Amino acid sequence: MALLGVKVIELAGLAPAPFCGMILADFGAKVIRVDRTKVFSTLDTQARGKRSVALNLKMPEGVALLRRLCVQSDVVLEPYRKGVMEKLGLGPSELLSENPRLIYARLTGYGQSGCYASAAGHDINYLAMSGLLSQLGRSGEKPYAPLNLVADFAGGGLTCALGIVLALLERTRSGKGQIIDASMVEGAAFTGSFLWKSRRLGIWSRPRGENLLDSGAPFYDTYKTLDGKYLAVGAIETEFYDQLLKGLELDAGELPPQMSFSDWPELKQLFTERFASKTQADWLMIFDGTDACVTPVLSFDQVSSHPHNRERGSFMKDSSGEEFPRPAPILSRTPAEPCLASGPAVGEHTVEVLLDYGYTSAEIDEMLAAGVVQCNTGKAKL
Ligand SMILES: CCCCCCCCCCCC[C@H](C)C(=O)SCCNC(=O)CCNC(=O)[C@H](O)C(C)(C)COP(=O)(O)OP(=O)(O)OC[C@H]1O[C@@H](n2cnc3c(N)ncnc32)[C@H](O)[C@@H]1OP(=O)(O)O
Repeated sequence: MALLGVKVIELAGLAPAPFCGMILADFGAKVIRVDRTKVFSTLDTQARGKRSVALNLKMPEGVALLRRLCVQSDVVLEPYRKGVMEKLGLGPSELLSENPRLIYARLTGYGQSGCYASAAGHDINYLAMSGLLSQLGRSGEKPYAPLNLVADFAGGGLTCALGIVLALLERTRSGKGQIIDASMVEGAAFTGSFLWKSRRLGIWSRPRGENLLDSGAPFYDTYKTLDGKYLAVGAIETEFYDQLLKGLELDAGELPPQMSFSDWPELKQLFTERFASKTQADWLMIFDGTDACVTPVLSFDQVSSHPHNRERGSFMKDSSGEEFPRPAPILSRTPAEPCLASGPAVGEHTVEVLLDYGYTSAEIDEMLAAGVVQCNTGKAKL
């Protein structure tokens, strides 16, 4: 796997940092999640392939232990509010002076500077601050956040993983680590570069929900079918739009031009009525093999059995039979190999990891007794 041999320390966080760690683990990195002690369950659902160490960072011995783990690692990933790591004596100046090759990734909402840097927030706040949220939503309705996909995951976890991989690549030349300041506001805005750069094309100049790709255009929206299911339509280019009209049995000559904004509401009404006249399966038969850009809106239960996804193996099953998306993209020689076992319990691997990092059994027993670390499986106890 591409990241084989890379050692990552991930301090336990909410959604974005665990996703970042999961990407690295899927592609071969050895990821250790550092959990708190006295916590017996975790909400982390993105922990496959990781090991967990439970460690009390409020004790000086816990801080010293984390420093020692970082000396022997390639990456530390921290998801706390600005200043938390410095307060613990675990800031970049300390850790990089002990390990100049360390990549110190800081994944926050607002970044390490600016007047919001210390403020609490979540995806919706970061998305709002990126400018993107103002563009999302249907006509006449308030802005709408598409789950927490854009800031937490695309702009946050994924962008941070890119930063880590870039820093690892650069380190092969310089031999040096560096600090990554991953702000979800900036990551989300960067993900939305197309919107920024295409504003001058005039495709975003109308109010929210009345533009080309924001559900304004009749040829770029979802439609309900006779059986209460949905279809997604994305027929932008003229030649594809023509095929859409053909499938809908509409005569282009009798309709307003495709790009006549003022006629879009009327056209949309017409498309809505047409799509409502047949079942989803009927429409899929009609559009099958064409370039009309019509696809079913699949539920989570349906995705893996759709012939296209099934042929590519786009979804996998873990050892408990639960489906999940295969890591993307596919590398031809060194593809990801996601772990199929469930994620670790808090502190499940404390002893195992500390032994790996050179602690003796006696030292580990001492730290367990003092509450510096905690081990939560009988079998992993010394
Ligand atoms: C009713 C509840 C239902 C819960 C259901 C939950 C379902 C999950 C759904 C996921 C939702 C995801 C949502 C939508 C998101 O957007 S997640 C993204 C959130 N934002 C970020 O991650 C940005 C960066 N992080 C932050 O801004 C902040 O961490 C935060 C998220 C606002 C949380 O703030 P807060 O809880 O005050 O924590 P922080 O200031 O970061 O400080 C952390 C404190 O914990 C301590 N700590 C850490 N590790 C250890 C350890 N191992 N041992 C002992 N202590 C530890 C740190 O030292 C720090 O302590 P202190 O400095 O406060 O004293």
